[in-house]
Amino acid sequence: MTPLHPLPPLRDVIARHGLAASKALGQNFLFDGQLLARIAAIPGDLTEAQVLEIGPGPGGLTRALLQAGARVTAIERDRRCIPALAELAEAFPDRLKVIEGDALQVDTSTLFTTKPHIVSNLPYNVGTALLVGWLSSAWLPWWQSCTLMFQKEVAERIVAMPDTSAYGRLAVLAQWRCSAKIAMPVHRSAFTPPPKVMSAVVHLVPQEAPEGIRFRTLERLTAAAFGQRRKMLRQSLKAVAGADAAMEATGIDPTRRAETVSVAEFIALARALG
Ligand SMILES: C[S@@+](CC[C@H](N)C(=O)[O-])C[C@H]1O[C@@H](n2cnc3c(N)ncnc32)[C@H](O)[C@@H]1O
Repeated sequence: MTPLHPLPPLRDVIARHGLAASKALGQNFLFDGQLLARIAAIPGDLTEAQVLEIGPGPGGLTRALLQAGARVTAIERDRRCIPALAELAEAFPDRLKVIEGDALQVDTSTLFTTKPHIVSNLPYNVGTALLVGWLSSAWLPWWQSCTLMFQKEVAERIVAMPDTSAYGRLAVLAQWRCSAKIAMPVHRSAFTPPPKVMSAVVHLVPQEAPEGIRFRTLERLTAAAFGQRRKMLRQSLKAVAGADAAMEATGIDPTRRAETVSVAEFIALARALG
């Protein structure tokens, strides 16, 4: 979709609205239109799709999403950004709704009439908490997909495979009912100001939940197992009632360590625990 009038360069928007980047709010802005368009393309065709964006800031990714044809609802905590976003809303009439507030406090699940794609260059300080919240909701969830920027180490923890140092609770939580992949590495120099660390965009698509498992059981299991990840399962799962019998029933050797147990095996264990 094309805007009603040509959009000013993002650097001009930032200068005009005095949007000096705030470290406390995790502000590292993206200006490269081609990069932003590539991120907006990750969820697939967004024509008339509803999109939730957290932290639009001066609106770089928001522009790309609107240009891809999406209807965007954006939540921004920094009041200074609201007038800049209002200008963008004027350029795309009835396509952009901005909510001023803390995304951790807003019940985003109630904002949409059809399942939205979540697309966001997340503030690093709240990114994992937001993702865990979205993954912990009733299943199938209220969202269609998540396309999220994380610092590279966190992205690697989300998509990690067993027998790697990155593999842990976050990998199991993300992968037991989502497909998760790194869609794009992003160099630190792409941001203004550049953060100390590299980044990556993760793409998550929900799948049917495996039957017979409660989220809480899996949570308890992975918390115990990875809480003492260097220990053998028979030791780390001592506090989980029924764990010995569950390991025996599923043929999982109790001398193994949590980091060797695949997502499918955690699912089997949780199912055996009932
Ligand atoms: C990494 S910047 C991304 C800005 C813009 N989307 C871009 O790609 O250039 C993160 C944005 O999230 C906002 N933010 C930080 N904490 C937030 C929160 N709890 N709720 C909503 N927005 C938040 C910041 O003000 C900032 O605009």
